[in-house]
Amino acid sequence: MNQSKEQRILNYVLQNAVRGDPCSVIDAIDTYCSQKEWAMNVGNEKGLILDKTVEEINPSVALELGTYCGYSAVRIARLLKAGARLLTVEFNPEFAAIAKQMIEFAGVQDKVTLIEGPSEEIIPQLKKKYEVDTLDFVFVDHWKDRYTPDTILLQECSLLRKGSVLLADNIIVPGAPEFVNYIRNNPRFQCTNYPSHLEYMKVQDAMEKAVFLG
Ligand SMILES: O=C(NC/C=C/[C@H]1OC[C@H](O)[C@@H]1O)c1cc([N+](=O)[O-])cc(O)c1O
Ligand SMILES: [Mg+2]
Repeated sequence: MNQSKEQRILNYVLQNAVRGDPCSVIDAIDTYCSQKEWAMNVGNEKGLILDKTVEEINPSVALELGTYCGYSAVRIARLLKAGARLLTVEFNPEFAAIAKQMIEFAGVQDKVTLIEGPSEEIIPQLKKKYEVDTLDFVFVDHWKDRYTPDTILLQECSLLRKGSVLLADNIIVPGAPEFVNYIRNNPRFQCTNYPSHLEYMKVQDAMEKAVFLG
């Protein structure tokens, strides 16, 4: 059976990046996806916004919704301090299998817990099953129609505390208009928009940062 695009991306990383070097993994994925096959990694331009946000917060516990191939999981994990951890949720088993190998090759597996399943099932398990108290940072990059319900679910599960930061990808393309409306009109969040471009394309996109006010 012929390979998936995600398997081809992983193969390219295994052949062109350096085991244990997260930056080389990030660069290899960006090289492949800008030169050979487009893929929905957050990419290097929006990736820099992600980096700055993570460095500013310096989270002890971070959550990612939508692992895909593990590009942003590696990006986030490489910046985490000793003892800090990232939980990343992926619904698609094929993508999860690729991401697991990507995370291990990058050498950040000790900081990352990859959880396979639907976010609406995983989020309510985070406190008891994954020993989370509250989340310092959440990168929202999964199905765009899940941004709002999962943000509500995070609040209902008391996973956000005063100062918790959400960063959402794809505010323009593919777009998350319902989420933008929800979060910008919600007095419990302080929002900031970061204009950027769709990964590997000359197309406008943006990220939205939302700080939970408690
Ligand atoms: O659908 C997108 N993301 C949804 C990802 C969904 C992932 O989480 C659940 C699903 O199994 C998949 O692995 C997306 C789409 C585009 N796009 O340009 O089409 C660009 C992006 O940055 C995106 O995150
Ligand atoms: Mg995205």
